[in-house]
Amino acid sequence: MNSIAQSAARPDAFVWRIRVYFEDTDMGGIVFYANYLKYFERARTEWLRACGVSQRALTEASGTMFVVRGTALDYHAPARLDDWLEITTRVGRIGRASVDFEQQAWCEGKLLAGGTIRVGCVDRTTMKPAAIPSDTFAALNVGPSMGPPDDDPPDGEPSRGPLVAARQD
Ligand SMILES: CC(C)(COP(=O)(O)OP(=O)(O)OC[C@H]1O[C@@H](n2cnc3c(N)ncnc32)[C@H](O)[C@@H]1OP(=O)(O)O)[C@@H](O)C(=O)NCCC(=O)NCCSC(=O)c1cc(O)c2ccccc2c1O
Repeated sequence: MNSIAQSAARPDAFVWRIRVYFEDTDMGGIVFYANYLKYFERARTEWLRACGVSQRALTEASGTMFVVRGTALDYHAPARLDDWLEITTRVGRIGRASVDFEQQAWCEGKLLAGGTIRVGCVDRTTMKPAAIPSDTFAALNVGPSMGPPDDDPPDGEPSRGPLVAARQD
């Protein structure tokens, strides 16, 4: 189950579970290092969704978007075909125009990889730094309290209706 606060290793973190498929592995049979960036990207997207933030709605409503500004990852142990990974996501810092995410990949209680991903908010026309819109900023500060999107179809639109740029409560 994907959920908030389900990880024994990081009880304060949002958890997104991902199965390792053959396409994720290299000729040594372990997950290729760059694929952890994709796992972390998916988990961040779901973290934002659980905060009530849709990246598409954000861009359409405010003309801003998030881009990856920096990555600093360490790899501690390999993941293999069919493993279930727990990707944990928590926010380390929220600036005016950037957010530092602390993300880790765990398997059966063992830390496999982790580090910090800095995401910057930019104006999508100029691609220059832009302040995070206030409603999105507020939603990020509250965090993912909407609950897990378990009821969403895996490859389709959310079943509970379109998400807005930021939660309204
Ligand atoms: C991202 C950059 C435009 C940042 O520019 P710069 O490097 O100059 O800025 P800093 O990061 O050093 O400093 C930010 C800092 O500036 C302040 N600030 C400046 N102007 C403003 C302003 N107008 N309003 C508010 N604040 C401003 C502010 O104080 C900031 O400090 P804080 O700490 O308070 O935040 C630039 O670095 C750049 O263009 N980098 C390249 C980006 C890139 O190409 N990334 C890879 C491809 S994008 C990508 O992979 C990607 C990932 C996703 O997750 C996506 C998700 C959804 C849609 C698309 C995605 C996507 O494309």
